[in-house]
Amino acid sequence: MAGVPPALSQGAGYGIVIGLSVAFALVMIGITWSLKKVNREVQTSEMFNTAGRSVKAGLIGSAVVSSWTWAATLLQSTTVCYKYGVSGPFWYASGATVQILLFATLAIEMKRRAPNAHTFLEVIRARFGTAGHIVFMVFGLITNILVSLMLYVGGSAVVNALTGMHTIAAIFILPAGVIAYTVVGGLKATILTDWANTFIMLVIIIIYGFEVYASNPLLGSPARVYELLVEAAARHPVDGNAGGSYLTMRSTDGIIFFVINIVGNFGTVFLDNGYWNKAIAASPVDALPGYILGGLTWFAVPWLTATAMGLAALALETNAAFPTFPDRMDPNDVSAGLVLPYAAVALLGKGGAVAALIMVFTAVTSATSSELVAVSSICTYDIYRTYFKPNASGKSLIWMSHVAVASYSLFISAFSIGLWYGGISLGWLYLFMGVVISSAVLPATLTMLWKGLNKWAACLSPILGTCCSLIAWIVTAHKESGELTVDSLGANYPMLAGNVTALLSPAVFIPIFTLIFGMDDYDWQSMMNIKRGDDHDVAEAEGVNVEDTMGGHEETAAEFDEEQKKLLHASKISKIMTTVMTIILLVLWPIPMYGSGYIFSEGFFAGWASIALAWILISFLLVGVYPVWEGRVTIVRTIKGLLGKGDVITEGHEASPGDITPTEKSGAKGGVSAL
Ligand SMILES: NC(N)=O
Repeated sequence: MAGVPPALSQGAGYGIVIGLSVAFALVMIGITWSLKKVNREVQTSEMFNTAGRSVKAGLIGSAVVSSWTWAATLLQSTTVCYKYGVSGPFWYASGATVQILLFATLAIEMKRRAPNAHTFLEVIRARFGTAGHIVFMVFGLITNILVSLMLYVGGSAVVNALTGMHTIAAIFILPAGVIAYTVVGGLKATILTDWANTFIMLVIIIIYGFEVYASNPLLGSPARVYELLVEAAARHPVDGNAGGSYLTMRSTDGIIFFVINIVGNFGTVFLDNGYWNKAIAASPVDALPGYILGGLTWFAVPWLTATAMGLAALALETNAAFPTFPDRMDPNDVSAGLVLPYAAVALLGKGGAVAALIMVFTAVTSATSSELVAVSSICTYDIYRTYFKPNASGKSLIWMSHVAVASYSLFISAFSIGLWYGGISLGWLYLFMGVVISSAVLPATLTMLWKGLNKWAACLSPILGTCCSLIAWIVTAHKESGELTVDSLGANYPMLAGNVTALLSPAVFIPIFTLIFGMDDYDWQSMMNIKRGDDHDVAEAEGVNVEDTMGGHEETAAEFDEEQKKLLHASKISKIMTTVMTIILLVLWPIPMYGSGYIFSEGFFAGWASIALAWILISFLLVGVYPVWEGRVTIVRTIKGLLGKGDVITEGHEASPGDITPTEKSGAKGGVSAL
């Protein structure tokens, strides 16, 4: 970053970041208040942490897209495009989409087997007791911490590069508004802002895509981008790529990144309580379509962003408009995630910088909000209620959730400052995450899917796996470069060794522990026995019956049986559908292109870019526009109620048809929001 002047002034930076934070916080607090006033949504502990278990597919889809779109999704994908060419964005996108798709299966199993759970850790405890609970809680919290650090570190680096705002100031200011609306609105506010963030972010990505491939005077067509990429490869051919070209899927470093990416992302989906939270928040029939929608639409986010902005940076580096002209980018700036903002400045000047700032802001805030609620529900239910106050009232559970949100954010800000001083960048953290956490993926998955998993295998294989992965990572770094530094530990081969060992070592430990201690024969009953929170005090204080609050309704036996039937059906569909999609994205589409070493022709490249553009437009319709249509009845009713033209919902009021999620009787009784 040394010597590169920021595109915007510090004043503009503070104005945009603080202005957006205040605007988001006020709007979300206002929406929470309106839903409470018009729809009688009482903020019980169940509502704060599960959104009443009634959210529909479109909104779950946009929540998945939004919380899975980290700063890294936009910045690191663009980095790997800049380094490895067209393969980088594809490997990033496919290597992080399949986990969301496969997670749909786990989400259904969780809803089927533990319908009243608030967190995945509660489920682990129900099956394996305190030891398992503590082991997976540590892995879960490390996952949340790593993801949050990437958000704060990546986001603040971009704000600093574009505006000159001090990185430490950015680390504290970026999450401030999120804390406010998350504390007030809980998981539902998170899911609603997820939609708003997704909408804004997709619009900006679409603008960038069309600038690069259709309208910008410096590029403006696939043919021009292609020509400049051929020239770039002639100036600096890519080591390990077919013909040294940026226009091929055959890339040695690209495929190493692909493997690291797959492993790390299994950890960050399967162990992040945030994704289990959304599964819990979904109404039973909406979890599967919500996750499939989220996964498939998200694919276009890193793919198109990086295919446009990473390639634009390579094409424009020799143009005086590029911020580092006449030099290439400094490798530290590349690792910090600055390729995208620099490309945005080259393409659109100050306007590009503002758009990049807003886009990164939306990615950071929505994913941060999801992390805050995830950690807050662990602190509230898994630590406070489990080990300190088993009979905690709804009011004290909410108080604990608020304390957890604020203190966790302060902790992450302090930790991010330490990383900034230590020279640890977003790119480094991204490659590293799987080394630490991914050994818990297989045991966590089998907890939901295999009754034979015994307590020893579940509790010890993650710990032993992480010991092995750390050793593999450190030993490989030392062997490769003869020293242990941030750079040597951050290189591709040590990260590859650490990640692969983490994911696969439990496949050795679990059979060993099964041989030693025998197969378990779990009956799934203890998961089913998990209870909802007691919100009588909060409901009474608001003058409503707890049965009429969202998530407060006790299911009848008939309702339960009906729901189980639907979930079993969804479970079968999910297993087949997600496996097929995974094979397409990881094998059938990319591997023949890798194996053949094909270098894209100009026509093929134009087709590739067009498919990416079409995909993002479809994503916009599905997760940007469709959730509004899906929630139209509630939106209209809320607006009418606020204008004094409609009914304020009262107890016993029957909601209109289509207003409620199909299996939530509480919705019909209480006339609750279907958003
Ligand atoms: N969420 C990711 N891996 O971008």
